[in-house]
Amino acid sequence: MPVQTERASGDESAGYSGESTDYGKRKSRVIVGAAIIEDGRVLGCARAKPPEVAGKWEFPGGKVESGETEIDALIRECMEELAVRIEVGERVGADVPLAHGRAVLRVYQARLIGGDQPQRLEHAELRWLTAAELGSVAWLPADEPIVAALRPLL
Ligand SMILES: Nc1nc2c([nH]c(=O)n2[C@H]2C[C@H](O)[C@@H](COP(=O)(O)OP(=O)(O)OP(=O)(O)O)O2)c(=O)[nH]1
Repeated sequence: MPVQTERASGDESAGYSGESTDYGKRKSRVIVGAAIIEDGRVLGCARAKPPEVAGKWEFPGGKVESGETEIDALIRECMEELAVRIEVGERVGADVPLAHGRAVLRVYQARLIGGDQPQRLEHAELRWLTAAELGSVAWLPADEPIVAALRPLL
């Protein structure tokens, strides 16, 4: 019941393990994001859904699924969302707690490989942002400290 209730509320980051629906045993999940950097710019992505966060900017990524490494998840999500292959590098900033501590946002640097260019398959908008432009879009709240840590890397 709690799973249904929270999902119905639109709290997508609630983050259940998928291995257990036992409310008392839920674990904190990791949501990975890719800060894809090219020529001193990072790829920002505006969410298309759900309505509560549509138009807010994020890094491509999503939940790490059962049996997947974080790098596997980043590669899978970037292919699903942008149709690009990436190479994953160092972490950017520290974990940012989401949704009452049941999930954290963890962002890694990444770069495009194989000449792939991002396609807007799931987002409302994609934009390459310079350090000076990072503040020109409305990031999801959890992304703010990541964006601050990213600025000197661009
Ligand atoms: N991908 C991503 N999600 C973020 C960021 N910042 C942030 O608060 N989130 C939140 C929004 C969502 O509640 C959650 C990730 O949801 P998602 O919809 O991208 O993940 P997913 O693809 O695995 O989800 P699903 O639709 O398959 O259930 O994390 C970010 O920079 N990137």
